[in-house]
Amino acid sequence: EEPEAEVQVEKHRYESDISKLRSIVIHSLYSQKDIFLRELLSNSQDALEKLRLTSLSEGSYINLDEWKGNITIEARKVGNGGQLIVRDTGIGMSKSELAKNLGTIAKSGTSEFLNKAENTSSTGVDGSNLIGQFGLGFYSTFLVSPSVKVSSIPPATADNPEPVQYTFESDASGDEFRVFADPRGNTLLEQGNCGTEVTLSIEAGSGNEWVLDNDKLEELVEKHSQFSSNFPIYLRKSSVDNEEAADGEGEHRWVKLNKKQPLWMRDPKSVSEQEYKDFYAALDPSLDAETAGWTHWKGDSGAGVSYRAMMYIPAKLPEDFWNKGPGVVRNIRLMVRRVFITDDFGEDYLPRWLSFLKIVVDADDLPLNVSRETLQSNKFLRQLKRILVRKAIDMFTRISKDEPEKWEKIHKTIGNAIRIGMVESDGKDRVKLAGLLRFASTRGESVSLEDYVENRRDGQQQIYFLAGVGESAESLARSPLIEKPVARGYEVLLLNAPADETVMAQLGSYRGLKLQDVAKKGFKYGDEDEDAQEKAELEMQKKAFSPLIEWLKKEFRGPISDGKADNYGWSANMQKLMMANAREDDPMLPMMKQMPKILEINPQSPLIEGLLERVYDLPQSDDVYDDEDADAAVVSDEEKELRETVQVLVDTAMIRSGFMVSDTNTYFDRVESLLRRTLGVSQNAKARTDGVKPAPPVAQDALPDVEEAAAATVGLGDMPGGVGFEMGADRPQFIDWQDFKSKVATKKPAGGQEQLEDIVEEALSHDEL
Ligand SMILES: Nc1ncnc2c1ncn2[C@@H]1O[C@H](COP(=O)(O)OP(=O)(O)OP(=O)(O)O)[C@@H](O)[C@H]1O
Repeated sequence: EEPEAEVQVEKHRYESDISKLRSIVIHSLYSQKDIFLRELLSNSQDALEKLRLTSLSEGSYINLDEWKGNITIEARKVGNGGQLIVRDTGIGMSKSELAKNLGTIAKSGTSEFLNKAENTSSTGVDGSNLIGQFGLGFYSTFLVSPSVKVSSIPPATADNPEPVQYTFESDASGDEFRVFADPRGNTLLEQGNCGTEVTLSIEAGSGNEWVLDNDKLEELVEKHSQFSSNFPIYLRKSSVDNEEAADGEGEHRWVKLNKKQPLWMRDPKSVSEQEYKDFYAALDPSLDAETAGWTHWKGDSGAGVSYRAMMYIPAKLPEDFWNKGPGVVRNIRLMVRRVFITDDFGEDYLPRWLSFLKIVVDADDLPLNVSRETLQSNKFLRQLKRILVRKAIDMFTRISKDEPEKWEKIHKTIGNAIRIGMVESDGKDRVKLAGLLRFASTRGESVSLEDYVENRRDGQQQIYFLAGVGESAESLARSPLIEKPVARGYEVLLLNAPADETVMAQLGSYRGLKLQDVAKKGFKYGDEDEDAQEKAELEMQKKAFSPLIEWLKKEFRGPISDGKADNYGWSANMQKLMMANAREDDPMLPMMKQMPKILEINPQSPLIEGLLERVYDLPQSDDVYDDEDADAAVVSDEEKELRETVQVLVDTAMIRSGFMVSDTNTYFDRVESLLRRTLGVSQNAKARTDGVKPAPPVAQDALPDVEEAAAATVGLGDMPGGVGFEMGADRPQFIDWQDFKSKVATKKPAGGQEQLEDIVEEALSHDEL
């Protein structure tokens, strides 16, 4: 309404900067109009808090016992338009404060902001982030309202014993604002000692009518100051159900919107398990949201900011967790004194491997205008980053110790994330994370390094493991590579996640025990020297088996030994990883396939005993071919058969040890020939081809042209999972972490390949091949 004639209206010109700012705000926040309510509520919260604090510290202003600090929201519909009124009983503003606080910008760095903002369109910088940095909250009301009025009255003080209510009025366009004594009088004193009332006019047909919808208002309050309760927020609801035009008159009631006490503000001891679960459901929008564990604490950062925080582990990782490319992860809700500030911390605030956590942080003192860009410059937020990582690891550790069964379940979900965490962490964190991992072993299904170390044998200085990507623990347990240590009663970890071998290599040792791949050089039981008897036995066996070994050496011309003699750098597991990542024309490929391997003979195996016998039984060449030219190429049938059998045996041993045979076709031919012999079928008999129906003649009809056909096909790049090798869909736990990391870190799908090539080169330069 127009001020009455006798009211003296002061007209002010906005500084030119302000006009510019207003229009920048309006343009860059166009898609986020609803933030205006957050800004108004946060201004009101501040005003209430300010009044409370000054009254406390100065003992004047108001009597806090009688004071009702609150915020009210009222939508007055007139036809299809109307007014939205937000009132608070906070500290209010005097006439000069209205003009100064709302009409000028006292902030430093305004011109810097303007420069940046003016280049926004050309640089593509997101203007809304810029605004967050400079606290231009009040102007966001112009996003929904062409004309805004702010009436306010400060508390009575010695300087101003009889305050008067003034009104500030401004249009969204135009470069002036008006300040005048409120013609209605000191209406705000009806509710308290002081306060502020912001009135937005909402025009019918403007597209902003939703601002007057009570349901929408409720939803927005819930969203922006979820569970907030340090001051109650009331919404005016009509008692009449079908309210057409409620112009402030008539039956109504005030409904409190933020009923719930914020959970994180409470003493953890007073919060029930159900309450924690319910709160999680409010944090996680997915339908079947469930949490697997949480932590809740209160802390002081070194920067002097105290805060409260809650951190949840979800029961499930989001479907796309491992496939998601780089991007902002909105898993931390930052609040300042119960008011939601942001959940946009940019791409790498928390390490990505922890991005499944859901976190709430409420700080008691932070600029309200934190944005992604200012995160790094705020000391508290820099410290918080480190605190959150530490708290997460502490939480995992506590659950793993106190509730081992629960941890076992959680580990199934986040075990791979922890592995990546180990690769990306250093020192202490890495060791702590290592302690959280659970492995299958020859002794149990879920063994920690701690368990392993406790079960070590006298003199044992190593933690033994066998790695085989994607293989089941059962099949690893049958590997000939671990027959002996297992027979002796040593425990061997059976690692089958792709990252395991790398993780172990990086970790090096755990509690002083070296992590030892049983397939590699350096393997020791730790009691070798004491056992002279065993040594003697070994010598005897060597002698007894020497005919077999000699024969094998002659036949295979490869490194055959009767004990682990040396190491050639690659375990079967590594070979497999390499093959999976190699391109077909990779010059490394044939080399990798032919990488020398050690054939270890177990003299206890009945197969080996049988072999030895057959070698003894072989007709000596002298006996058979003693006449004429003793042609070495002429070989007895027995020897040919034995050769074939041994070839199959060796290849099978390779496969069982996790290697690939260098030539699968030959391998299968040999197996077939073995089968034929067993079944008594001729080696030369061919599969019959008669009676096969021949293919029809060459087709003559036309096909769609290439472009047409392409339009109907999905491109490879559109396929979920993109590039790299994908493990079976039924085993989502086995991610290709190299590929994952390269996708995430470099956006370069081929990065994993390059890294692997580096590893190969390095390995080659160390091992004398
Ligand atoms: N409801 C209110 N009661 C008392 N003072 C207010 C109220 N709303 C705004 N003000 C005053 O007006 C100033 C400007 O408000 P504005 O929202 O534009 O910026 P800000 O609140 O300082 O920053 P930000 O909104 O980014 O937190 C405030 O600093 C405050 O002094």
